[in-house]
Order: sequence, then structure tokens, then C-alpha cells
Amino acid sequence: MAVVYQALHRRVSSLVCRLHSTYVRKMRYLNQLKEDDSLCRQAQASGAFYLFHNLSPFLQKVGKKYLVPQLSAAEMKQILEKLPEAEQWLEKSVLIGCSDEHRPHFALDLGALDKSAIESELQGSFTDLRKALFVVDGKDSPLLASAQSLLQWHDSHQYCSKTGQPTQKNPAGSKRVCHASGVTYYPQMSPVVITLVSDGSRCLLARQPSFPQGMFTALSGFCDMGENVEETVRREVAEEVGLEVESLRYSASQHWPFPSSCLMIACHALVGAQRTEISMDTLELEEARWFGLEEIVEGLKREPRSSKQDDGSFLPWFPPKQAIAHQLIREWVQQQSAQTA
Ligand SMILES: NC(=O)C1=CN([C@@H]2O[C@H](COP(=O)(O)OP(=O)(O)OC[C@H]3O[C@@H](n4cnc5c(N)ncnc54)[C@H](OP(=O)(O)O)[C@@H]3O)[C@@H](O)[C@H]2O)C=CC1
Ligand SMILES: [Mg+2]
Repeated sequence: MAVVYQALHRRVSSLVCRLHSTYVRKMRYLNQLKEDDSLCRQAQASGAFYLFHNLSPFLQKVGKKYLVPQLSAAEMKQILEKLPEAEQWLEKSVLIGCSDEHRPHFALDLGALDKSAIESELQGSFTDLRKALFVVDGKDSPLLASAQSLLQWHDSHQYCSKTGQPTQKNPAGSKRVCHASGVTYYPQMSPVVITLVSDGSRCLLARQPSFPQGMFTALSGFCDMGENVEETVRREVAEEVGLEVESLRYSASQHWPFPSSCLMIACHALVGAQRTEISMDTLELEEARWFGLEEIVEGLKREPRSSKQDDGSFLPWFPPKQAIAHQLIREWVQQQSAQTA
């Protein structure tokens, strides 16, 4: 009876769904896959798989381009057949999206298997995410970032923090459950603010000692428990450069996979034109200073490679377009250019 009811429910849902837009249908379908374990298992059979090895995505270089290949379930089976307990491998995959035609996309980490054997079989290579994000097509970077974050979360949440017992993931990978305590764990992100501080005619950028030489970016910091975005921006700017924010404006947000799954919340902030003296937190920052419009425009044109000067010093350059810091800096340039026009 339950089976008949489920089948009927799916049929009615799919009829209702046909009345909606492609986007709405897609989101409803993905939600169904997260809720309905047997539907999700069936979906694996027609799915497309993105491969990772110890959290590094699999890429193929074709000419000068780096592609992110999708493997069919049949191709996956061919690879996995050579391994013991092949069936269980597909169970380890996590749902990361679907096409407009409802072909589900999964990510799977084959970290326990021989990396070079898979690389030579599939003619590509597992590439560190820090490199991969910046060489693949723009539409693929967010997909790789969120897939890797979800795989990383599963990898680090295999045991219940209350009982120490193993947790089990659902087929979609949207949660893990400890059957001993009944606790359900959901994937988590850490909210981080990133703030481009301006005094009206200049903007403030800083660098940490770990950054590549010459790279400056906007101030950033993790939200403390209980803080709202406005409070984090005020606190981080005060802590890192000793300035008081007078007003702020939200710009946009971005998922960022480093060090592990951050939700970057990007804002523009103003400080009073008379209160601009920087007092830098030397524990976190190596340098923080004001930049004029011209210097920013020049820095945006500069490649990391071309920033080194003959005397060994580096001219400033800024994060690439995939990072939300880049967007903040570009918006500031547009705003300044509009003001001075
Ligand atoms: N996409 C983009 O454009 C940009 C992204 N970012 C990202 O923003 C993030 C935060 O920036 P950052 O200035 O370093 O942050 P903070 O200024 O908050 O300082 C980082 C320190 O905070 C501590 N910390 C507090 N909460 C956490 C947490 N949940 N996870 C990890 N560390 C925490 C750590 O200290 P300890 O280790 O001593 O405990 C860490 O070293 C970075 O991961 C960076 O990748 C930054 C700039 C641009
Ligand atoms: Mg910081």
C-alpha cells in the first residue's frame, strides 16, 4: 500500500511540477532527492559523476582549456568494478545539483584508491582546488567549490560528537544521522564578512604574511557567535586596522571553500574622512594602507607574474575575478569613477 501511495504521490507531484518554471521544477526535484532515499538511489543510475581524490577535483586538459568531466553511472561502474566492494562506492557520492532536464549530478571522492591508476585510465589529473578554481570555466568554479566543501564536511563528520559512534549519511549527502543518539547533523558553513573600507576618495587594502607576494585584498573576518553582519564588520575593522566604521552597504555574497566552507558576506564601509589613521593588528596583518583610484586601476590590470620589479620588490595586485574581493574592488572603482565624472 505504501509503495502504491508513494508512486501516486510522485505522479501527482510530477504533474503539478509541469506547471512550474524550469528553475522551480529543478529545485523541487532536488529537494525530493534529498527527502526520498529510494528515489535518490534510483537517480544515481542515470546520474553524472564528478570525481575527487582526497578533495582534489579531476580535470582534463584539452588544448589550453581545463575541463571538468562528468562520468556516467556506467563509466563509474567500469572503474569501480576492478575494486572490492564496488557497489558501496556509489553510496559514498553526494548530490550537488542537476541539469535542466533533471539529470542529477553527484560528487564522489575516490581518495582510498590508487590516484595514478585512475588518472591514466581517464586521461586527466586530480588538481589541487586552489589551482583548479582559477583555471576552469567560470561556471564550473562554484560547482567544484561547493562539491569539495560538501565532501570535506562528510569526511570530517563521520562520528557523532555526542556518542562517538559512526554517523550514516543519507544517499543525497544532505545530512548524517547518529542512530545511537538520534542526532541529525547538517552540513555547516562559517559566515565571514569581507569589507572594503573607503574614506570617500581612497580604499583600504591589506595583506597577511601568508599571501602571495604583492597581493592585497579587502579586510575579512569570521563572525563571532551571536553577532550580526553589521557588528562583525565594525569589530573586524576596529580589530585589524583600528578604524571606526560609520556606515556600511551590503554588496553580495559568495561561497568560499577555504579553509573550509565559508559564506563570504561582502560589504562596502565608510569611515569618516577625518579619522583615517591606520593602527594595524600586526599579529594578523603584514601591511595595511590606503590606495587611490589610479593605483587601484593599475593594480587591477596587473598579473601576479608582472608585479615583480628589478629590485626584487612587488607592485600591488588584487585577487582574481573568481574571488568576491575582486568584485568589491571593481564596484568601488565604478562608484569613484561615477563620482568624479
Ligand atoms: N573570497 C574572497 O574574496 C576572500 C576570502 N577570504 C577568506 O576569508 C576567510 C577569513 O578571513 P581571515 O581574515 O583569515 O579571518 P579572521 O580575521 O577572522 O582571522 C582568522 C583567524 O580567526 C580564527 N577563527 C575564528 N573562527 C574561525 C573559523 N570558523 N574557522 C577558521 N578560523 C577561525 C583562526 O585563528 P586560530 O587559527 O588562531 O584559531 C584564524 O586564523 C579566510 O578563510 C579567507 O580564505 C578572505 C579574503 C578574500
Ligand atoms: Mg582577518
